Amino acid sequence: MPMHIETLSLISAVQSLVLAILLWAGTHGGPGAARTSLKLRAAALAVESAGWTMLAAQAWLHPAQLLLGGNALNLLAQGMSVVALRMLLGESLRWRTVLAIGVVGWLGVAWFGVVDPDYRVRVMWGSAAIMADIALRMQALLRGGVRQGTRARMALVVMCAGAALLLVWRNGQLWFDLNPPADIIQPDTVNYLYVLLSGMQPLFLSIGFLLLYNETLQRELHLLARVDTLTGVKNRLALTESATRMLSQAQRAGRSMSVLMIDADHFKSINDRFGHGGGDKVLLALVDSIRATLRGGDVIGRIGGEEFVVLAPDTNLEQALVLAERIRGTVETTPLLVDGHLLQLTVSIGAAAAEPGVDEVGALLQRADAALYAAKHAGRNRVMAADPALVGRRLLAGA
Ligand SMILES: Nc1nc2c(ncn2[C@@H]2O[C@H](COP(=O)(O)OP(=O)(O)OP(=O)(O)O)[C@@H](O)[C@H]2O)c(=O)[nH]1
Repeated sequence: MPMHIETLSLISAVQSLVLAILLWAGTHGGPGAARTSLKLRAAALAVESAGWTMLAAQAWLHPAQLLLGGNALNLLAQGMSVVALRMLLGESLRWRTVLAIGVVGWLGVAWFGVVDPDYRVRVMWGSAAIMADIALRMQALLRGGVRQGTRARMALVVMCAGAALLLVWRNGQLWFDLNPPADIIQPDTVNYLYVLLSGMQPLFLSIGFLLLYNETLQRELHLLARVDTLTGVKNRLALTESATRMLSQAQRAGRSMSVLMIDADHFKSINDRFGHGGGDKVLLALVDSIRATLRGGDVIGRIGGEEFVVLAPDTNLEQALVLAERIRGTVETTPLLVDGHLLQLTVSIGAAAAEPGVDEVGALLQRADAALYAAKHAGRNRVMAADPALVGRRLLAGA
């Protein structure tokens, strides 16, 4: 099949440049690190495009210029792509490793290209540097194990493996073919195929990168939709999901679980006195106090203005009442400093335990809410239980 290295290179140069522009244009919105990674990937494509342009313009360049400049651009683009991918995956960037790979790779290529020319060793040296970059990508992609990999991650793993195989194939051809090409610009089937296939890589890798970017945005969105923006704890949606999961686990295992509904007392007067900003600070301090009393598996969420819920797995009503009392006591004895004024906050808490095989989340939360209402009605700063046998039992009321 008749082909020209220059034509193939020119197509790759244009393709990489167009991809770079498209990716750059797509960097609006999205969380900071993901957006930066996309910009870096776009910049890497622009550098890669410049490398292909040099190969396409070989007729106008001195061979040493092509060799040193082309390889510098290629290694730089590879390194930038590695950092961009690792950034998107939230892995350590390994800037120094990537830089070292690029410098050592380029020095070797320069040595075996200009000082002591040996084409096969030069190609092997450059390929080893690119292999090291591929290994850094693979390591980031496979972090957490194959089973936890998303589809986009797996697609990129396959593409990286393909790129590695292409390098192995090219080096194999150079070392074991009886009549290997003596340079990349020489018209030869190995060169044609290598330039053709490696010219397609930016397209495939960019598609994989965009799929991963999309997955990252979706994950961020999923998390954002489940976090209370003021306090950082779970919001109502996330709390309901956690409660549903926890309850079904408890029912499967025949274990108990409890819910505490916690409401700050007279919060309106705090807002009236310190303004909404001061009230917000009090809510943050309240979350800290509640958190400080919880165990590892307990979950806290905010379901309303000054209303919080704690989900306690493996906890029966008696234990839930002890936990609730601990929270009430901690809040009461932790003075808060708001705008230079010391403030004593109290909370009322309603506790309910799941009845194995009977309860569903809505009913459980309703019972805890009714107990909270009873605690408010009884004078605030106290804990009340929802269980009929225990309703009215007041534990160590601090009021
Ligand atoms: N600072 C702040 N205030 C909020 C927020 N959400 C709701 N609030 C306020 O919380 C107050 C709740 O008032 P109420 O429902 O009357 O309850 P309370 O004053 O705590 O009285 P009791 O619950 O009966 O003890 C209102 O003033 C709301 O404006 C918020 O995100 N930040």
